[in-house]
Amino acid sequence: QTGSANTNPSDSADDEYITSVSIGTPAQVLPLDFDTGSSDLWVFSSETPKSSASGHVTYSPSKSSTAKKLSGSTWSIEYGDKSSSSGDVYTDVVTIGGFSVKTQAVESATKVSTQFVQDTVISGLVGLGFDIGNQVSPRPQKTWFSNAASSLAEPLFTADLRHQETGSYNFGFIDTSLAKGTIGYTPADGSEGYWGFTATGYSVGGAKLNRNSITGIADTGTTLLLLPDNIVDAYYNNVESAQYDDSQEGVVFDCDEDLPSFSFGVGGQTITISGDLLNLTPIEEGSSTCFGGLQSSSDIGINIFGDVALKAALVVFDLGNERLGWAQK
Ligand SMILES: NCc1ccc(-c2ccco2)nc1
Repeated sequence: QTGSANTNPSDSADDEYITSVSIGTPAQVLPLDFDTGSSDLWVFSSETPKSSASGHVTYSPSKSSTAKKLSGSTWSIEYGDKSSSSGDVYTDVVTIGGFSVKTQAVESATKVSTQFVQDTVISGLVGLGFDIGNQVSPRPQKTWFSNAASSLAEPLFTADLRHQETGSYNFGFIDTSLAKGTIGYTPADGSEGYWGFTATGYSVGGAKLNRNSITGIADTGTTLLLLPDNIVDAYYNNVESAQYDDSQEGVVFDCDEDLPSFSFGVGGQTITISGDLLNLTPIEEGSSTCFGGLQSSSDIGINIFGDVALKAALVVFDLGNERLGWAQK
């Protein structure tokens, strides 16, 4: 068995990617953010305060004949961007891309932080990280993918995120036609709940790859490519108008400046992110100053290969072999 779901950028800056997920009987379809950087499936629901839920599609367990309360279970989560949510837990049927998990833990939000309240295009997250990262107490629950893995043709999924285009999450199979290059594999470390890996080096503007290894995570739920200061500086030293903008909390530059590409080595392959993909968006509607897709990871303590990097590749999240595959797109 397999599954295949389309995913779409939420806005003109590719801030996040929205995938439709069907929950309950009859189906309640919610727009969710698939996040390989976390391990909880949570949703805005009939239990979310009305003022917070305004504008969001919500899940109502009371309207699903297959919903069951997981009595005594609660959850609470805080993300790297300081957003947070918490609540209680139901089990219900959850279908993604045509593949159904009958008894999936669906974490219902009774509290959501302002960032989520304001982001009305998503109704929650689908964690695609490792089960060890699940935040349900007293008994942690499995992710949708973990529940599905043993029934899928292969225990893996792929992410094909695109700039201002429809992409896909495929479960149980690899559509190699989505990639231009060969898929290079490297070991994945799931011990922290993330899809951790080590890139073998980097280069700016098509120069030869240096051999500085970079340990980080492949995170579909983070917009940016977040790397150490020395790499960020090496890149923006090639961007004449680049400067750090305190109010934006990041490097900005003239929108009309041509940006160099950025490459990193992984699994024996070189993944090159085009300059265009590294110019994320004007800092404000109509501004001629743009915000960089590559920013510093130095104050978060972990390197994150977020959507800016993932957009350049077909990425294979191979649970069965505990490895990550990367192919140039
Ligand atoms: N990396 C996980 C994640 C995903 C989305 C969000 C978010 C906050 C407000 C809107 O969206 N926060 C964290």
